[in-house]
Amino acid sequence: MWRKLHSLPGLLTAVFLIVLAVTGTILSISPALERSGAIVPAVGEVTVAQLAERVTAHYPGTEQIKRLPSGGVVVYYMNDGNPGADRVNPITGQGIAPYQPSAFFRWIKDLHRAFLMDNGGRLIAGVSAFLMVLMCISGAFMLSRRAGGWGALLRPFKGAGDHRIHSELARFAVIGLLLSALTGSYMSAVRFGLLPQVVGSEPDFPAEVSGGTPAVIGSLKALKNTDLSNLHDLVFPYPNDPQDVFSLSTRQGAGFIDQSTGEMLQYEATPVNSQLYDWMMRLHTGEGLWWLGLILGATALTVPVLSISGTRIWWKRRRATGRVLDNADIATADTIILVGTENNTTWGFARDLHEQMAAAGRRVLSVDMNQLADTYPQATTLLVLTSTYGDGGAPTSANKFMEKLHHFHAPNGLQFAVLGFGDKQFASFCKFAIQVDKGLAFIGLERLAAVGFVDRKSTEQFTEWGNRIAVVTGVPLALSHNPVPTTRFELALVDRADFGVAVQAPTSILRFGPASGKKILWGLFRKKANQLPGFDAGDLIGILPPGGKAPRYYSLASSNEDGLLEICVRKQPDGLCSGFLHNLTPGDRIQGFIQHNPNFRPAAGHHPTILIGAGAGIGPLTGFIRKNNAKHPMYLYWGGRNPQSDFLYEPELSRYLEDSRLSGLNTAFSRAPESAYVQDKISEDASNVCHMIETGAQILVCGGRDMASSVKQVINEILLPLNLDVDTLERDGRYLEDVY
Ligand SMILES: Cc1cc2nc3c(=O)[nH]c(=O)nc-3n(C[C@H](O)[C@H](O)[C@H](O)COP(=O)(O)O)c2cc1C
Repeated sequence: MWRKLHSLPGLLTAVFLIVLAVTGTILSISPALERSGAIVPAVGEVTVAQLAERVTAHYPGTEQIKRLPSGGVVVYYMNDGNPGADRVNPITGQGIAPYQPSAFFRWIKDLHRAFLMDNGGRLIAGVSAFLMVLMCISGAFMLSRRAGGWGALLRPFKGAGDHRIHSELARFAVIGLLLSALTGSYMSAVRFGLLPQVVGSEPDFPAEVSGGTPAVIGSLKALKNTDLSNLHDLVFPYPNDPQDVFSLSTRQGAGFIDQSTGEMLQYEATPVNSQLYDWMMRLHTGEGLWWLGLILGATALTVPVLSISGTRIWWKRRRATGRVLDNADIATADTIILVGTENNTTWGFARDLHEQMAAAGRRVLSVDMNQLADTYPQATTLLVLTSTYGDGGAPTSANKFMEKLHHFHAPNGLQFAVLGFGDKQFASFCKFAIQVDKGLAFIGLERLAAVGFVDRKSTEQFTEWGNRIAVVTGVPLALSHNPVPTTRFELALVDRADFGVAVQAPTSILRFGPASGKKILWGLFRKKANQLPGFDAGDLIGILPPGGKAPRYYSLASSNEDGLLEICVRKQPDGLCSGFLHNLTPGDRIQGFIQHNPNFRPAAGHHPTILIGAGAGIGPLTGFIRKNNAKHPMYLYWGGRNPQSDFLYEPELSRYLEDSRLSGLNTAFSRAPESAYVQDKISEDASNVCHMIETGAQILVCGGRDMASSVKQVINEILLPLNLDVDTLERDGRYLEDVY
């Protein structure tokens, strides 16, 4: 529901909102500009009587004195029959400069209020503001869901690309946007009569005036009792007309003043709804609250980016949904595929499964998990494919599933298998899939296979799970869904450095440059072949080996700014892709695509960074050190086999130690006389590691799964005296893993 309430208004009003936001930002500068040029006495420093006396001394033909919302004072006067308006110094009454409201800001204001139209434009602006209120509220609920609860809203967000940009900006801007949208909606509602109209507080002209000789203006009692900070304006009586009066308007009300006695003759207090309107106006425009205006202006600047990233997210979701067209109906289906998804990518995998099951003669019904029926009378197989979202929670299309399961009547003999889609960087990896697996077993269904897991949409793991299901169901499955982008770029090997052959761990550092000559990136914008796409150390390159169906991912050790794409690859026994890469010679070409991995990066700031890795895992860690031009404290713990054979990046690391990009290097070699693993070195250095963590260090681990789990164990032991653990660091974004 929140998503619909968010995306529909967003799509409908995107263009209008962008215009409102950009013009709003420009207008927000005006109060601050006005304020910067204004002389504003402190509250209680100058009365209106003093001001009027000083101003009339310099402007004998004064007709009106006005206090602007910025606090500046303007006098309107006649001089030799010519009207004029000047800004004045309220302390001396002297003129500062002629007053000329900006035509540019007036035009922008018209664009902001009514898109340069009349009532029709005002209506569009009002409706857009109201829809913005809905989007802010629904967006806040979605943000809390994404973070894993309201309490976690300030924690670092995971995820990448448009999602990340949209969430981070929204978190920063939501309160400001809500305030602007609410106040804007209120003013529109008043204008169109949906809320009580603001009635003017003009009192009636006094029936009786003393008509005596005008007193000195500075002695008039009612003016002496009014502080300048409350003044709106003071209109002077016609010269030489003793029956005329001063007309005074202040924040609190309006009245007429006898020019002879100085008495307030008629007074009308400002009605409450007018005061409310005044406040709403100030909150919306920042007039009189210039600092608020600037904050609101800055938050409004996020709207164009939010609109564009939001539209892209919506478009990607739509494209990813796809439709399974040949669904069997509930009454006859023998195979049910239930899909739990937040961003629809799991549907791509489900479609592959559906099509192969159907091709094998099964009557397949695939639906979202929330559409679980009360029963499926003919069903024998139930396959659940679900992602996990938030902090181990259910994705949107499955958030009612557990409740629905209570009312589910399973037909006799129904067997099930669950496949979880998740990301190992989250502490609760595939937690929801595990809950679903337990829930289905709890209501008495028989497990076809143990719950399976797919990390970061790995085609390989999907294929493996399919093979297991094929064995137990007897349906020939060759699942190969590959959510790989169709746009790839071509690279040519520039040079390579080979290590580790003598210790049975052949590992190569491969450096690629753009393959020159032809256009190779057929994206939204075509790029020339001699450009590398944008990437950073820690991102991944997906490479499709010849004859392979699924891409293999390698962590990048360089950024495009280095002019080369560098990876560190260990040759796996029978590894299709690693074998292919190890056989490359300079000039050979490969095709790849970048998968950004912005969660695996050293945090900005001065806290120490502890880099831990083994074998080829050193690649992205070296990339981080190479980029540490600010020379923040960075420590590397790394394990290899033998210093003579596979000490990867040795000369580079020595250089980084010398120029302080690297603060400390601790190596362990398992096939050397003093055999040790990286976790042993961390253990030996426990007091340093402990101290660094105490002072806010962040830990990044890259390498094989076994190494990562041993490292985790050791760090947990080190953390015991601090009453901390790796899970807590992980939640705070201070323990990151890139493991394979
Ligand atoms: C904001 C966010 C939160 C996530 N939370 C988890 C999580 O707690 N556990 C997990 O294993 N994966 C988590 N993931 C990873 C997704 O489950 C994974 O990318 C999955 O393939 C997405 O599938 P979908 O597009 O069908 O929803 C999260 C992803 C995002 C963007």
